[in-house]
Amino acid sequence: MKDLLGAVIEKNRYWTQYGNVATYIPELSKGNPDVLGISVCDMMGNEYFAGDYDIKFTMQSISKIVSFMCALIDNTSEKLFRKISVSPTAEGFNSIVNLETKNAHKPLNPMINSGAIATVSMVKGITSEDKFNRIYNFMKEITNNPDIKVNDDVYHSEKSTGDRNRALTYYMKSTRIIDDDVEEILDAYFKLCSIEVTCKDIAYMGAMLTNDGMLPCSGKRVLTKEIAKTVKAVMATCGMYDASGEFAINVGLPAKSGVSGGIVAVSPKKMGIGVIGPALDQRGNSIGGVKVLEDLSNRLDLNIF
Ligand SMILES: NC(=O)CC[C@H](N)C(=O)O
Repeated sequence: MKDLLGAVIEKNRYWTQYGNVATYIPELSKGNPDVLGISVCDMMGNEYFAGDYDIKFTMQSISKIVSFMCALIDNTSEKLFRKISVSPTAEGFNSIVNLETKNAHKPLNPMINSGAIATVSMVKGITSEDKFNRIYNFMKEITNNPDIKVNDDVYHSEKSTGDRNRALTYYMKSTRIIDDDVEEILDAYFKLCSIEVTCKDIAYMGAMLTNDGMLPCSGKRVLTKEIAKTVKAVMATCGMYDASGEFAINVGLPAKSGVSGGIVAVSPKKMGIGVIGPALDQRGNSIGGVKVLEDLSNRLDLNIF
C-alpha cells in the first residue's frame, strides 16, 4: 500500500501547477501550492502515507462534517432538517442567492457555509463557546488527536475578513433560522474552520465513518450507524459543493473538501483517506487532491457506484 500511495502522489504531483491557493482568507495565501500528500487508515487502524502527509493545514470546510455529526447527535433529524435542507447546490460554497430563493430561506445543505453556520447553532450548548467546545472535543476524539488546536493566525484572518459569512448569518437571523448572536456564532464557526490537522487526523476520522461510527482500533462507538449513514449520504451528494456530481462519477466516494486544500474521503468497509494539496480548482477543491483520489479509486476499484 505504501508503494502504491507513493506512486499515486508522484504521478499526480504535476496537477498542482494548474491550481491556485485560496487568497480570500489572507492567511491561506501563504499555503505552498506544490504540496501534495496522502494518508490512509483502514478499519483496523493501520496507517499508510506518502508525499507531504505530515504538513499541517486548517480544517476549513472539513469541520462542517464534524459540526453536522454533533448536530445529529444533539437533535432529532426532523428538528434539524426543519432548519437545514439536504439538497445539493449548483452554486459556490459561500453563495448568498440560494438563501433567498430556495427552500423557504433554509440553507441548502450542511456542507456549504450558510448550512454549516446554522448547523453549529443547532449543537447543544448555552453559549456559542459551549457549542464550539462540544464540537472541538468531539473532533479530538474522532481524529484520535487530543493535541489539535486552533491556528490563531488563520482564525484572526478569517474573522477580520469574513464579511460574506456575516451577510449569510445576518440573513439567517432575520429569517429565524438561527437565534444566536451573529458575531458569537460566527466566532465558533471561524475557530472550527481554523483547527489545524494533518492528513493522518482526517484519515482516522474517515475510517470511523467507514466503520459505521466506531473508532478504528478501540471499536468504541461514537456515532449510531444511522447518523454515520446520514453523514456519508450528505457527503456523497453535497461534500464537494457544486462539483459533487463530477466527483461522484470520477472518484465515487463520500468526501468533504476544505478551502485550505484538504479532502477526507470514505471507502465503505475499507478505509478512510485524507489528502492535502493547497492548490485549488475553480470550485475551491484541491486540484491535486481530487486527481490523487481519482487515481487511487481507479487503481483499487473503490468507486461505490
Ligand atoms: N470552502 C471552505 O473551506 C470554506 C470555509 C471558510 N472558512 C469560509 O468560511 O469561507
